Amino acid sequence: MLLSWTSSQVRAAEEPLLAAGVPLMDRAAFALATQVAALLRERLGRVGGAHVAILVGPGNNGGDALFAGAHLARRGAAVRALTVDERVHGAGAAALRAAGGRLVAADEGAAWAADADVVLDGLLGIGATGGLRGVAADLVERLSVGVRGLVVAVDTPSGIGVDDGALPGPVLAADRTVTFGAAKPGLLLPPASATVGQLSVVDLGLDLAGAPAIARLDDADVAGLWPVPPADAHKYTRGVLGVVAGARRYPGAAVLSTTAAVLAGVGMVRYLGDVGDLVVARRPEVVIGVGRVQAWVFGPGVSPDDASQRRRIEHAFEGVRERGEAAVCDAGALELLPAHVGPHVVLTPHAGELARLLTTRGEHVDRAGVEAEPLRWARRAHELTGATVLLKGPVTLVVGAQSAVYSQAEAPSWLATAGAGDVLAGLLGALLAGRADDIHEDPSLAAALAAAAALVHGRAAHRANPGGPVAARAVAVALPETIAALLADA
Ligand SMILES: NC(=O)C1=CN([C@@H]2O[C@H](COP(=O)(O)OP(=O)(O)OC[C@H]3O[C@@H](n4cnc5c(N)ncnc54)[C@H](O)[C@@H]3O)[C@@H](O)[C@H]2O)[C@@H](O)CC1
Ligand SMILES: [K+]
Repeated sequence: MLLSWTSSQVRAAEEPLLAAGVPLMDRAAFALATQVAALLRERLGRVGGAHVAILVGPGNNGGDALFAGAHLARRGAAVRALTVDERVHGAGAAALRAAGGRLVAADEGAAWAADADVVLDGLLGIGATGGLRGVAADLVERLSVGVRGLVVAVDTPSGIGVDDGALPGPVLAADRTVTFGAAKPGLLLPPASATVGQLSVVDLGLDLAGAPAIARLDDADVAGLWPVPPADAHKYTRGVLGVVAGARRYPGAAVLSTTAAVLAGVGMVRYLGDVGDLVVARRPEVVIGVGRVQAWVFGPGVSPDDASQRRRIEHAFEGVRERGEAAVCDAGALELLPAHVGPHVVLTPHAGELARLLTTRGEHVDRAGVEAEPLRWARRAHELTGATVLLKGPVTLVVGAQSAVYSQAEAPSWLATAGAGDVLAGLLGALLAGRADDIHEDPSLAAALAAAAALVHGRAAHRANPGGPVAARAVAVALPETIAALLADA
């Protein structure tokens, strides 16, 4: 699991080490230079003679970049540091000069930087307040038009909202971000996370206190969350999932959500709706009609003005309230959500649906507003409804009980396709049904399960057709092998 910590948590953890004279900047700069040298060797076959441009801001972030530049210059790279402020880290600048590097003004070095093999972005790190301004902003805007080489961000892409993932000004999108001590929330949160590239965390030996801000599950975490059946399992102990989905107009959603649930390994699926014949024709494992369930999926392909599906969902919500059955509330069912539920109910809106849900509860926000501040609005929806909220997007955010926040970024962009959400709903429903007893004891578990479902969904899309288009049905079909591979690797 990748954990992230806010800039003040990181600073607090650095303090005692700095007071004890631990050379944190040396460690950070050395690790950064080592990674950049490896990238250069990969791309050019050598470090000597490579052109390295360093964008240097006024603080310690610039200091890290300058010391790293000095290491690279000593290995024979041609290093130029572009300064944007009269304040420059003094010892870092002296080290770079002593190693044969040059400091130049930003406008003088910009063309050289655009053509360099690597650009190190050391304008701002965790000391950033607001977006880049002045000369630094002009330089980044100029380079954002296109640089020939790789961009490596030092600690963070400069000018992102380090703690909230905002993009308050121009940011040079990185191919790689080398972050120090711990990941920061803004590196995992949209929209800033789109500027991070590949993330690597340099261990500085910090003793981080307090709860981490945001987590990202790794493949290895899935096995600990997945309801792997014990030897004496039978279909009822493995969990029964009720699915209220689809309509004559949208029959595919019922097929996709039930298919995903069956293939994710639930004990049994009961389907409630008007297209049972089609569902059984496509998935003969599915049982039609009411009966005892441990968890529900409501909403794929359901329009709230469909009176019979509406009645079924409202009735099923009684079981959710009275017996504590877990539930996935998706698409059309979001409009039927009772005023307040618990975290054992997982909402799965995309940004537009979340904006609608919030608007009906008195918040004035539209789709673009949610996309600009997804964590803020997912949190607000959790506060207002009591539900666990899984907000779909290029990066999926989950906000649950006990301040749990997960950010999952496995989904290839090809997964943005009709029906993919129905598959996610069925897959997550299977997980909730399989771990219903545990959710009953600890409803905060629903957030980790929702994050695991997002991870598996993304991995299944990749497995269905690496690097190319995927149909939602193919994602569902890839689930058994995807899950087996994740369980085997753990
Ligand atoms: N504290 C430490 O011990 C360590 C710090 N490290 C590095 O130090 C960085 C933090 O250094 P600082 O605290 O000096 O902060 P930064 O280097 O991130 O920048 C702060 C400076 O930038 C200016 N500034 C802030 N917002 C601006 C904006 N929007 N536009 C233009 N200028 C702006 C401020 O006047 C301030 O002087 C970390 O990100 C990391 O790279 C690492 O060396 C590891 C150890
Ligand atoms: K930076």
